[in-house]
Amino acid sequence: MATPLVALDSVSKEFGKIRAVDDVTLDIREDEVTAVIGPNGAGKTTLFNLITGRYGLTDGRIELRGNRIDGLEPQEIVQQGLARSFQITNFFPDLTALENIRLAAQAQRSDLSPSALLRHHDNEPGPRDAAMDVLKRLDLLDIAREPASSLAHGQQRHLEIGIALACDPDILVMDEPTAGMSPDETVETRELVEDLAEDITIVIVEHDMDVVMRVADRLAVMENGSLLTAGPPETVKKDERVQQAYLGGETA
Ligand SMILES: Nc1ncnc2c1ncn2[C@@H]1O[C@H](COP(=O)(O)OP(=O)(O)OP(=O)(O)O)[C@@H](O)[C@H]1O
Repeated sequence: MATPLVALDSVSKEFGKIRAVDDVTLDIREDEVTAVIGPNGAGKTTLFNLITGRYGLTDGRIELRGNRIDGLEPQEIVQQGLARSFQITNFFPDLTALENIRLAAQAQRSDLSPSALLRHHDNEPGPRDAAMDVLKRLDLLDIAREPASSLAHGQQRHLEIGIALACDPDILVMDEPTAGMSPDETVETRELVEDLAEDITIVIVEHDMDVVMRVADRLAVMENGSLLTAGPPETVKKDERVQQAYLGGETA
């Protein structure tokens, strides 16, 4: 079988006495959408934070294209090609949508000093063109010059996805991209994920089961920190343990 893009091998994370992630072994395959699901407190967000480098592992290892990434700083992991978009707002509210994405694109360039990053480079074509391409893909071109703080919630969440895309990632890891969205915004976000999945490997932590079932090629089901099962949605849906643990109950 082909080498997975990301391989989690016996990954665990303890917070004091709580084992939030317990011995999870999971392959993320290239060009697929893998959705991590499970009841509240199952360990999904902790797993997201382990993959993206926010938390160090208690045990195990994580590899990206065969190279170990656990122990790296989050920004170093981004530079290896794994970008993340958060549940929380993660942009500069006073800067425009274009400036936010341009800064992220510029930050990818190791030849720019921090002070150069903070200067305005509106005439510098590379990052500006890259940022405009991202805004176009997100259908946000018409608000390119609006301050991020003035955008609707759904647009702000898409802007965050844009900031992650500006890093030109091979893999995008998203934590609840539809959280707090209206039904219309949820549909737009689902369509955006489907569009992005055409050329980016995606890992999505998501509560909305309608979104999950439509976008995912594979489901990874967590319960009490452990991986209950992983596989194609149709197979996982029929798994009795999954029905008991999650799908039979409230869809959180
Ligand atoms: N920083 C932390 N310190 C201590 N305990 C934590 C921390 N983060 C998570 N936990 C605990 O780890 C367990 C897993 O939490 P986590 O947030 O990963 O679950 P989740 O599946 O993402 O839940 P939800 O669907 O509610 O977001 C919970 O018992 C939680 O209280």
